[in-house]
Amino acid sequence: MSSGLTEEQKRRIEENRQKALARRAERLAAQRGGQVVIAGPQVKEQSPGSRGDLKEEYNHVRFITQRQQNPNSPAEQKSYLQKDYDHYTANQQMAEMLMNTSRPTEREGGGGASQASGRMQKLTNSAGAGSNFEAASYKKANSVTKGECVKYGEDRFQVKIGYNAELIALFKKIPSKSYDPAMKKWNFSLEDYSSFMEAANQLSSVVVAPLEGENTWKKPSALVKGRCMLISRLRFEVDIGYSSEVIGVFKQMDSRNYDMNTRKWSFLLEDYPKLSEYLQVEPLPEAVIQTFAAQIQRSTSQTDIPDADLSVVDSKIVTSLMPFQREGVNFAILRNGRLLLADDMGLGKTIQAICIAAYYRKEWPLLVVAPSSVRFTWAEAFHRWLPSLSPGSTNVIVSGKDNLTASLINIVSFDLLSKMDKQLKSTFQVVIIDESHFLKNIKTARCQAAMPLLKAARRVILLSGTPAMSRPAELYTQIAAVQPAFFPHYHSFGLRYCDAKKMPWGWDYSGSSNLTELKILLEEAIMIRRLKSDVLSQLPAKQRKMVVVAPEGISAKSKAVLAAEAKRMAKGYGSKQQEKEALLLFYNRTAEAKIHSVVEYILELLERGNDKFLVFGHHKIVLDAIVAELKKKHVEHIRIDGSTPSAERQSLCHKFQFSEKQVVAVLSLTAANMGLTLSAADLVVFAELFWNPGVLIQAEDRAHRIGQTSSVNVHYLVARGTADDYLWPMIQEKIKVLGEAGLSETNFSKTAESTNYCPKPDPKQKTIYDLFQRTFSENRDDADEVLLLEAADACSEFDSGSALQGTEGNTCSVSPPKKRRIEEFFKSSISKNFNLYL
Ligand SMILES: Nc1ncnc2c1ncn2[C@@H]1O[C@H](COP(=O)(O)OP(=O)(O)OP(=O)(O)O)[C@@H](O)[C@H]1O
Repeated sequence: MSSGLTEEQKRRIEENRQKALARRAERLAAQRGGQVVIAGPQVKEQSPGSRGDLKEEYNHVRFITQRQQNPNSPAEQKSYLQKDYDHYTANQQMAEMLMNTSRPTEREGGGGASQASGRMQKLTNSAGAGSNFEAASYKKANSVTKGECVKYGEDRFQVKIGYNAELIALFKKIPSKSYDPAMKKWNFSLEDYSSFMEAANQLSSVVVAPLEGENTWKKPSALVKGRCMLISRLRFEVDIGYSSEVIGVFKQMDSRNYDMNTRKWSFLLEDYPKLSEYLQVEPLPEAVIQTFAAQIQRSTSQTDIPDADLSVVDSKIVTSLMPFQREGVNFAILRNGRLLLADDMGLGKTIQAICIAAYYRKEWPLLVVAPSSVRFTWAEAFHRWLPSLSPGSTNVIVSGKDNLTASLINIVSFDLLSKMDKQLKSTFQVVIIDESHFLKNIKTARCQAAMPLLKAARRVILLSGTPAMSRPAELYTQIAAVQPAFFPHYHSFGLRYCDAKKMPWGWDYSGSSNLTELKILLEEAIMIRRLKSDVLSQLPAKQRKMVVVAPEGISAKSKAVLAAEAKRMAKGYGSKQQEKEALLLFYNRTAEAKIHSVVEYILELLERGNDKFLVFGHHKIVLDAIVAELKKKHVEHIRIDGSTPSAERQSLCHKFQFSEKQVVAVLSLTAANMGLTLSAADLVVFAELFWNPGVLIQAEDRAHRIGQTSSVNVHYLVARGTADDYLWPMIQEKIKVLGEAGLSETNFSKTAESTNYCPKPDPKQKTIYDLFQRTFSENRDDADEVLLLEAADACSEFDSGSALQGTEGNTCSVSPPKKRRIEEFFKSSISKNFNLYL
């Protein structure tokens, strides 16, 4: 019966019907996208009817897109392909969820059908697009049938495979098909081999290995852009535009894996040579290929780090290493002494570096480059951990005129290094760079001075808890120092990992890209990094460190004043009151002398990215100087001292605890050492010492208290030639006594690098030490202690140390009652018989 419609009308109606169906399929897919989740059980929850509808609708979509293409026009074919893909994008998530989790069937099927040539297209249109889509849509993950092509006679081939409906449908479309009833197998002419393989590659539920000796891989007909990236120690990923030919090849790789979330294919590294030859994509960088050569060549790669034989190193340091520190040393030795040791702050990078360097002792002299504030701490640490060193074996460079190779161990600051260009011609085989991120800017003088040294050295031990603070570009120099051959040119590193962009003014390397690969590369070949949380069980609750600040930080005038005070004290005083006054004055002068070094150290801590820390000081001038510097640098801070009203303290603590920004808490040792919770910090810095260790420990406990989840690092800043020379050993002695009596778990002697700090037993110093002992350590009761603290407070309120000599001429004044109390204290304390108080 005729419908009475013209052919053109029928065609339009059919076209509109198909379009409507396609839209409906899209709508449905979008609606159901939220309901259906990857594997079988959820799919089963749908009614059979709804499944059928969906299948049908998908088929219609595919059918339309296939019919619309004009195979004679390559341009149109391309735009059609794109349309086809775009059209599917809305449904993609849904479709992929419905399909085998590791196969991008929809993209393969749709695109493949439109890209294939004549004979091939016929096959995919019928088998690849229609029936396979239905079947695959409801397959469970892993239900892939595997088989292989084998020769059948001279000019035919056969497919050895189990039953698979999709494949049978495909077989039936092959023009040269023939069924061998004896073998119960289909066979085909070799003429149909490539079109069969191409069609079979598009089936989601089938993997067919090619004929032996037949290379079915041809380079993709069009250039497909993409790049290879490392995604683990064993696998790489190919990020590539869609191409059915490429996908066909991917599916032949045994190690293939398709990630449904990222929609990317990945393979074992051993497949890299084969795939990289075939694909015209950005390859893995040479550094990655070198580093993972074992995995690429399928030879076994080392996963466990072997225990190094440390019998050549002083047993003291070897036996002191914590297990994770020993691992760090092993890592370094496995990498021939070239590494970036990037452990979190306070995990003992110094002890590890010394042990690694000592392993290569035959290659010394050793050069240590460190921030100026910690040069002397390094010298102390060497003598502490390597008792076999003779006393003169460390040479701390203090001026550009010093000899850089004068001793076995030479320690220089970054800035002095850059001023010693003439001497830099002599090379060192073993170099330690402390805080190696100081070299992050290739243009700086310090970096330009250090890099040639590092490239020439056999062993390079870089130490930094924060190797890069904001972008991968900051890592370049450190990587180049450890492995100069990895990225000989900054630009190639920038392109790969810094998302380098060409700008009108030049290249911008401030971005980041391929960070997973960078991380794996660093961990495999360059860096070892442990966070405190990783090794917390091995750490003590508190890690104390004595930092010997640089003497240049103390002006010549201050040194002279301190020396004069020390001389006066050594001569002895007439009365006990005069002795005490002299000591408090000495203590006061020490504060003045240290200010510069203290501020420098705090700025270095900030530069290293320490977000929150506490700084304790006693004297007002010290606290003022720190706060002034923080203000200048626009660093958020709180200050709690004796003048802070009680009502305000809580809100200041709250600000410190909960602010997300970098905040420094500047605290008075005597006015803020109790009752405050500042556990958001895990670093406590003592700008000044105090004779009463109880005060120090209470101050430490502002951070080390309930709420603290980390090990607390404590840095005591001490300066030679000052009251610290006497206070430090005195504090240790007191703590030792308490520890022996079971009254304190704290043992400063064991936890801080102090062995060489104690003043030499010369008679003059002995007298002063005794004086300190008598004044600050002798028996006294609580009330006396409070008065002594008040006296010290009073001293701190003056810009010069004459608090007890009257207020005239001083900018700050002590209230008359307080002054009276202090004076009374000095008079009365002489005759008292003190009790032990700590
Ligand atoms: N195995 C150990 N035995 C005893 N003390 C140790 C050990 N490891 C580290 N320490 C002590 O812990 C403190 C912190 O160590 P160190 O200064 O080396 O840490 P770091 O990682 O270099 O920290 P930063 O990044 O702040 O420089 C030091 O006082 C050090 O002596």
